[in-house]
Amino acid sequence: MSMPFEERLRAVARDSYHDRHPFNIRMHEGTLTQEELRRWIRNRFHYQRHIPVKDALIVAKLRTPELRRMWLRRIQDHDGQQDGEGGIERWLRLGEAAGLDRSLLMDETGVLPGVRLAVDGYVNFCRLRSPLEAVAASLTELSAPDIMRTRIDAFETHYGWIEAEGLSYFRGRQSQGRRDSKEALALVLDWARTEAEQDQAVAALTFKCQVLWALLDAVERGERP
Ligand SMILES: O=C(O)c1cc(C(=O)O)c2c(n1)C(=O)C(=O)c1cc(C(=O)O)[nH]c1-2
Repeated sequence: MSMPFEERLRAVARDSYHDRHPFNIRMHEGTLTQEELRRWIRNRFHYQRHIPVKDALIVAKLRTPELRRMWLRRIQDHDGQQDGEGGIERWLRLGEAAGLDRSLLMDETGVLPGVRLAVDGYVNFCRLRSPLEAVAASLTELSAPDIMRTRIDAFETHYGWIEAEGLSYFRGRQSQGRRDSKEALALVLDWARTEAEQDQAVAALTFKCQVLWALLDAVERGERP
């Protein structure tokens, strides 16, 4: 008998997640150089700043006030309600805690080519595909709270040169990621009724895992023209 739909989604989010990428394995075991960790923080900022952009594209596809209200909260989590708040601001502070000026992170010209393509790929996927596929792609967040915990431990243990308050983004994402993935999973289970729809949702989540993987491939190589 084939695996039930929810288990298929959970298996992809577990087995294809970027916690298994060699760069993350090295991050977690504490062997990244300062230059490598700074390269990751700087390039991952490009992903972070596009999360609310792709979420706005998803909001535009939702047909009821309840659904839009639910999804709008994600944009607020990242952008804050005012200056000085929100996930993007916290990531800028992570950069500062690691010795990177925020103007360096804000400057998109420094982004590695493969990182730019991976992030564009994700934003365009959410722009072009069905609401089911766009929401299913967010289900990598089923695994995100675990990687946040691992990362906080690794930073505290191995990368003491990064000031502790810089980790507040990761701390906040643990509960946000749990809530977001629970909400998104309920929508996907409700919307994907036919076998074809379920296959589309699994393929969307697989694609998203590949986005995160490709982003780290580019950061690991670190080469640019
Ligand atoms: O640092 C990470 O490993 C990681 C992974 C993911 C993810 O699994 O997609 C997200 C985040 N962080 C994150 O911070 C975040 O806000 C986020 C939003 C989404 C999404 O697809 O909607 N994924 C993630």
